[in-house]
Amino acid sequence: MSGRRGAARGAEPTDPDSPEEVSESERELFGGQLVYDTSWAQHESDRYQLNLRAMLRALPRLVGGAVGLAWRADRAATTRVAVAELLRGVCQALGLLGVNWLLTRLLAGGEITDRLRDALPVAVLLGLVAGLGAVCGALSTLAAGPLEPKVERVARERYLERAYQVEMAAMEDDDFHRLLESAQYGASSARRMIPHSVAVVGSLLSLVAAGAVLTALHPVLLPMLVAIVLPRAWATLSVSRRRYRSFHRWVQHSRGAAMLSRLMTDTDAAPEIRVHGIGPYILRHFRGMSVSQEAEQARLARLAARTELLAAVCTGLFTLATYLLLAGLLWSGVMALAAAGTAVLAIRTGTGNLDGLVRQLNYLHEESLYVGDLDRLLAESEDRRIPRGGRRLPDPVRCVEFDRVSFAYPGGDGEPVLREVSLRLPTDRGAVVALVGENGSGKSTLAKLLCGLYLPDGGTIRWDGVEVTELDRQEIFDYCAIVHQDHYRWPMTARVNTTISRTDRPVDERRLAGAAAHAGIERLVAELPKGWATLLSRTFRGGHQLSGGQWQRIGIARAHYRDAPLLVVDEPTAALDAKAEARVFDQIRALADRGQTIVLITHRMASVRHADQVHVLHQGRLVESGSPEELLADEDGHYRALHDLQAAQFRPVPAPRPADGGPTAGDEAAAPVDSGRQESGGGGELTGAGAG
Ligand SMILES: Nc1ncnc2c1ncn2[C@@H]1O[C@H](COP(=O)(O)OP(=O)(O)OP(=O)(O)O)[C@@H](O)[C@H]1O
Repeated sequence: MSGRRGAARGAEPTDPDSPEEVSESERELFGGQLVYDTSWAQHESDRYQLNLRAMLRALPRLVGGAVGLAWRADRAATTRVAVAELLRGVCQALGLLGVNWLLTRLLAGGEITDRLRDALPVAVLLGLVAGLGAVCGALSTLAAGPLEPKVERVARERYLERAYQVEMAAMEDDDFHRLLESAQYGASSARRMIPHSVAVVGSLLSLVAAGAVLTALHPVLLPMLVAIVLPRAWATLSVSRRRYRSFHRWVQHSRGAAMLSRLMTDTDAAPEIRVHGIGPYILRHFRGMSVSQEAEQARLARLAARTELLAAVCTGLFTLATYLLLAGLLWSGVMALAAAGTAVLAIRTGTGNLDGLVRQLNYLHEESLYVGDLDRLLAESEDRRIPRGGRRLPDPVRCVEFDRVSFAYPGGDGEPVLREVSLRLPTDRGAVVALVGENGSGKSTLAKLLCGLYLPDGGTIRWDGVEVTELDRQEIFDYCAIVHQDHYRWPMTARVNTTISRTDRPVDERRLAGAAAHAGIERLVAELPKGWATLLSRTFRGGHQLSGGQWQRIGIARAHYRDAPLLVVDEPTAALDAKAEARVFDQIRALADRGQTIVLITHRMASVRHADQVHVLHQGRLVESGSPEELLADEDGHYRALHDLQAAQFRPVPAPRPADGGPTAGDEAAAPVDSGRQESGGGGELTGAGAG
């Protein structure tokens, strides 16, 4: 239940030994048992089937996989590790054989001085071999040390590359996303596979040496060696299997507890925690959930102690039987004393190696499951990659046409979000094209399809007559810039936050200054503690926190810095004050007048008045298109209805009539509902337009 992979791992409770009850805190806070869907984790069943035979069968594949990864990361280091380990194994075998030879000499008949003289060169040779083995071990460690992080980096780079190269549709697909989550552990597992593989190979070589020596001494000794180790191997696997099941059974519970502890230190939650006195409540439940986990740990410890005790008894009995057998062989004269001494040494070495081998194999197997997830992701993402290459974008692009475009989000309920939408977006002359409609009507989705983030499920999108699927998607991305209400707040400097929209070339200071002027952030930047170099994140020391509106201006500057022919502005002013809002819309108009195409998504009907063309979406369908004046003229239209609704908010609020029926204050002066709108100048005009 360690947090090693806690974030994404989980499973249905499957351990028959494990108690099923849901903790009180889990029920109260999360509405029941926290369970993670593991349909994606195909290795779960593998893991539960884990047994010694299956593991040994998988050995070549596991070690081969690790060697393959290491080879890709650094061939020279991999070769060095392999050679050093091989030599170390040979040294161990020679060492055992040498001991046998030495003992035979020492225990042979004749003068002790003669025997010692005979044995001396062998002893020296043995020392040299042992020294060489130690040097090989050190060389292997030396080469494996830097190799491990390289393997992790190479694996993680492949993972990250795939993460940003796949279609948005893949990112939204639940199954793919879970695979993405699970595969993130593959890189660190790949790193850990290296020392485990080295240890497995080392143990195997030593084991072969010990086995060969034992078989040479007496054939019955080899099965005895295996019998000594088997109970311990069984115990290791049982304990590990139980731990693994418990980990999956409890992982969501652990995540829940970890989330509670994070909440207590969360800056956003801090005011409510204090004012509403939530601290003791969360702490109580954190304790409740932790206590349940402690009980589970105690249960596992009890079971492990029982299993290990049983295994120790069996091992003890088999060891006793082996030594009795050796004594019998000695007593009957079948085996010489020297050979018996070597056998004892070989048995001790062999049991140690076999024990280590089982443990390392167990680790290796577990890590390989996570590396398997990474392999599966790499294979799967190949089919879901944004295609590279394709036809070049026409130059200039005269228009983008949507022809009966339908679209449903892959992770959604299957209901189309856009239904047979047909519209034409001129891009050869500057224009402001507004998309309006109620919440959820599909405006942002349409804009995302326009930018090539998604492909339509039905119908076609054509850029100057060429279907989007035939075009080089990277060129479409290059053609677009987006200002979004919730644009990403990179935890980096103000400079990076503005220039990150054009990372394909070095920062252009003049362009940066222009973007700052456009978004009106020059003063803001000048007042930041380190100007453009100020870190905009409180996560790190010296970081600075901006307000929502200030962030929004940074987003506007970012889009301006990108300087793309097509600019999508999705609710750009939601967090801006009235003055800044009016400025943004003026600038949008100015950009269009200079030749840029602006797709404006907004609920502020006052700002739509300056658009050249308006498309009204309703429940995923395009219901009206035309100039603002044309649409306003249709008294039964959606646009007119939306417009009138907002206009009504700016009508004077009648003051309560005095009891004597005299004149009200409202008769003289209307009280505006939203003084901000009045300041922006939009309110009064909107009312007028609505009335007209
Ligand atoms: N990533 C997504 N996955 C699944 N469904 C989505 C996703 N994004 C949006 N939707 C759904 O698609 C529909 C249209 O959403 P969209 O964001 O395009 O609407 P909108 O007109 O821009 O709304 P708003 O004015 O509230 O921003 C909504 O029902 C929404 O729940």
